[in-house]
Amino acid sequence: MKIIAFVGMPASGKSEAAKIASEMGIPVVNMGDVIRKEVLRRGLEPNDSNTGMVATQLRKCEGMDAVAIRCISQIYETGSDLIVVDGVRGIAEVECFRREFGEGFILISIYAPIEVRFSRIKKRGRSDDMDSIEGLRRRDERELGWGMGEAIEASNVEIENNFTLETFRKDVIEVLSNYLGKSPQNKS
Ligand SMILES: Nc1ncnc2c1ncn2[C@@H]1O[C@H](COP(=O)(O)OP(=O)(O)OP(=O)(O)O)[C@@H](O)[C@H]1O
Repeated sequence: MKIIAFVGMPASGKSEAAKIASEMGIPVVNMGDVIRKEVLRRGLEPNDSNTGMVATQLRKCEGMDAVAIRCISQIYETGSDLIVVDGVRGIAEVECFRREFGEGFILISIYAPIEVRFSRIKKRGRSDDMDSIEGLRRRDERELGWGMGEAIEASNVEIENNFTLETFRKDVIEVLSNYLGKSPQNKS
């Protein structure tokens, strides 16, 4: 079993990478969805402050790997030999997945500078997006406080997303194909 996870700062391109994986036929488990689901279950609006608050609470009550632990059952439920996990936020989550899947866990970091990420956010218009570069900087700091920097450092591969979407798509397909090729086929 191979688990490929994407890690990176907000709006670095993790969802795009996951979308490309999905188009390649690889099932995707989204860690952000786990938090958004919990926000909705609590009857809250899924905005930036509520997702941040719920994510912080989950980690405080259940540990820094609370979201990763909730993802593991979803990963097994896919019944697939190769799965993509979108949204690893911290080193505790990386350690959790490495404990569970050992060498089968592959971490890919996606990098784009803050100015590039902010200009993409302005175009994206998601309900939990911030509307100033200071807001993005605060969010970056919140993510870094959860051990995101260490998670990025622990990655096996880095993909730069500082160019066009077509270039990024080509790079993601190249890296994923590499692991698809190495993935044991028809494993029972
Ligand atoms: N190379 C690119 N060129 C142009 N737009 C891009 C590129 N990569 C990503 N985008 C766009 O930038 C926005 C942010 O990317 P995406 O949502 O994939 O980031 P993310 O890392 O998943 O963000 P978050 O951590 O906030 O969930 C999206 O609207 C996406 O379509």
